[in-house]
Amino acid sequence: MNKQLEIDNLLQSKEREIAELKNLLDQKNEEIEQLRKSRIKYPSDGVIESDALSKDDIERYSRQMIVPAIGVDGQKRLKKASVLVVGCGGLGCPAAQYMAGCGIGRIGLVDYDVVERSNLHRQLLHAEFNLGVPKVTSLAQALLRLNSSLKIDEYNVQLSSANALEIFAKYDIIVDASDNVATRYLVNDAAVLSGRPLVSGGAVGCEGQLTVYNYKDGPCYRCLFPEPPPPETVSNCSDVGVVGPVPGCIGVLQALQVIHIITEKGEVASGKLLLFDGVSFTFRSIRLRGKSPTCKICGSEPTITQLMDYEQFCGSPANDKDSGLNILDASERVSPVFLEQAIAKKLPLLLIDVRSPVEFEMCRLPESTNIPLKLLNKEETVDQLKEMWATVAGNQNAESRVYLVCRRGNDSQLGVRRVQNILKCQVFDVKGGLHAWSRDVDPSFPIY
Ligand SMILES: Nc1ncnc2c1ncn2[C@@H]1O[C@H](COP(=O)(O)OP(=O)(O)OP(=O)(O)O)[C@@H](O)[C@H]1O
Ligand SMILES: [Zn+2]
Repeated sequence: MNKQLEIDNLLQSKEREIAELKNLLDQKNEEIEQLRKSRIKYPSDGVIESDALSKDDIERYSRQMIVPAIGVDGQKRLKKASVLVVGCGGLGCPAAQYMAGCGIGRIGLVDYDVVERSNLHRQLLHAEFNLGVPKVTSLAQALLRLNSSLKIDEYNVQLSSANALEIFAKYDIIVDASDNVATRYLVNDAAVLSGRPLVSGGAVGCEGQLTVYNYKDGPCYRCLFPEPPPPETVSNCSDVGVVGPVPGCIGVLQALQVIHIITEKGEVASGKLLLFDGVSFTFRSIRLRGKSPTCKICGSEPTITQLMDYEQFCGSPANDKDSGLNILDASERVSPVFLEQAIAKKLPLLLIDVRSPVEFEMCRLPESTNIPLKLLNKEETVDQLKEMWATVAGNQNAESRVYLVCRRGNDSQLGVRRVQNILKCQVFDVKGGLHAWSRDVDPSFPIY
């Protein structure tokens, strides 16, 4: 009997525990939903009431309405239109600025990032006082300063397979102003599945390009690039750099393509690729292959009918910040603070900075020597490395170490394996690279 009572009591207490946990779960789900909503500001609930032009509209848009390529009908169409901009950076800022200027009624902005100082040379609608502020907020404020009659929706989220179709459904046209391959495939597939034309731009270094996908019978991104490129062949702004006016120019042209799609008066760059070379100062337009009948998403027998895991498909992350590389054992990695102490104690060490020479020239740790990752395997570098190591380890000091550093701690990990093979000694990666050094050791060291 006592045993039965014990079991009943235990059962009751477990049931109470389960009920409490269920409550907690509901509470947490509610919090998550609130958080999600607070990151999405959608003021216009999808409706632009009327396309009638007000006195303000006529005064504001008179100069462009006079042009036959727009006209009064075109202006009314712009007012009724809605466009989503994915990415509020080098392309997204100028594209959104000119779309707001010309009176596109509703503009949605997607970006998960905050404004950084290294953005300001080209993302000109973000200001110094916006540093650390979500890009969507900063850009929305700038657009409303220019044109307060517009509806601007803010999505301070990463565009992903979980949210893309829901967001795309609210807009007529999509502008791809993102900077990574995984997002490009995601945006393409979501545009095809939701039947939206996609105005796609890109800019790296001094070169820019622009085309329109999924417009009428034109090709989509997958028709032209069925398979993603190998991740190591892809260059991006944060590694290769970019000259501000180049994305500025492409972003503005993206806005003009949006206008043409809406007004149906100007030429739409579907099946054509516009190439701009800012060094030779030339524009070229090349004809692209047409829509592919065997395209997996827009062909006659599509096999892709829903969004997928794009990071896995492309083998690279949906941002260009961090490759998330973690290929070394914990015992092969040291913190910047550890390195600082080793330097302060004057322990024998060889500190190799594996960034490019121009980055090394911009800023460096005084104790470091530059051997770019690309050169580490070259024969002449092997000898140079051995010589340098001999001067450090010549006295056979058991404390001698090699440390590798780069900007964020990805390339340095790749370098560790190579140097281990060459020198057969203790080689370490400085975790998080010079960014972490600036954060944890010396805030005066530039972050770029
Ligand atoms: N999946 C995504 N969801 C939301 N925003 C994205 C996604 N992928 C890229 N972006 C945004 O697209 C923008 C692209 O801007 P840009 O090419 O100028 O690069 P950046 O990341 O601002 O600068 P840098 O590469 O120099 O650090 C960035 O603001 C980035 O946060
Ligand atoms: Zn296709």
